[in-house]
Amino acid sequence: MTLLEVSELRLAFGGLVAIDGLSFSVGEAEIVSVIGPNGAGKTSAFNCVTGFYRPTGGTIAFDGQSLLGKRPSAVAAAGISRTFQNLRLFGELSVLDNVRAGSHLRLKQSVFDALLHTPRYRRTERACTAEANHWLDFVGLRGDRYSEARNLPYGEQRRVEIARALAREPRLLLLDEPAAGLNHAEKTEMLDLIRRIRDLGIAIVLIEHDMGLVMQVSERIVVLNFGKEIADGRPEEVRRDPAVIEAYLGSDTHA
Ligand SMILES: Nc1ncnc2c1ncn2[C@@H]1O[C@H](COP(=O)(O)OP(=O)(O)OP(=O)(O)O)[C@@H](O)[C@H]1O
Repeated sequence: MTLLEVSELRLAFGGLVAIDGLSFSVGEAEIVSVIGPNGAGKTSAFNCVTGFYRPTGGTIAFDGQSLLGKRPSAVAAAGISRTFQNLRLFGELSVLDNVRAGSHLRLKQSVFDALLHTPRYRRTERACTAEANHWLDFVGLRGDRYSEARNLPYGEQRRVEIARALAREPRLLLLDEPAAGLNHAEKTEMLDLIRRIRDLGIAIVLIEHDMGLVMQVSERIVVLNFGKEIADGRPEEVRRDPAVIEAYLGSDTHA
């Protein structure tokens, strides 16, 4: 079943057309990568899906419902979580609290509960902590989860960001360059983590420049170049596509 359906998406910033007719779909528990040279429009596409940018044309539907005009919080509540190319953790909060923030957004509490520390408030707090610990175990965090997030090594911070996104219990996870800045061993672990997330039944859209990882993990690859979609297919098809080879050889990004 199709979970995300992006059709004829268009986004212009004044005269600059960042996305020019992008169409792709993502099925349940499917891993789809969006690749393309720098500035091709990949992050802009994520920003359109998640309500950070308002597209100038096209449609975006999630589970049959239009996402157009929805705010980022409403998109997240509908079941789409994301991570960011530049990490967006709360550096001064503990690692655990960063992930607890993900569950908190889902488990609603009233101000009344919080002020009076009602039994419901305490139950919810305990549930958030248990969930956060579960997701930190799941992503394989090795560092101290009580220390400030900013003290963790970079690769560990990436895992925390993914744990926080998972704590929102999404049906679709958008990962923006999860392997950027990781060493070889960390990239191998990231590959394994992405597959384990998919095995939970969560669909994944991946923006990634590491072609080794993309080719190994993706079921389908969508290729953008200057905002235009130039290919959509299985990894072995995309790898041999002359338009894709040209786009990469013609840029300074090495495929
Ligand atoms: N807020 C904005 N205002 C103006 N132009 C923007 C904005 N966001 C993105 N752009 C432009 O849109 C185009 C696509 O950018 P985008 O960041 O989506 O590319 P990308 O494929 O994600 O690139 P990279 O791989 O470098 O992250 C670029 O020309 C960029 O400068």
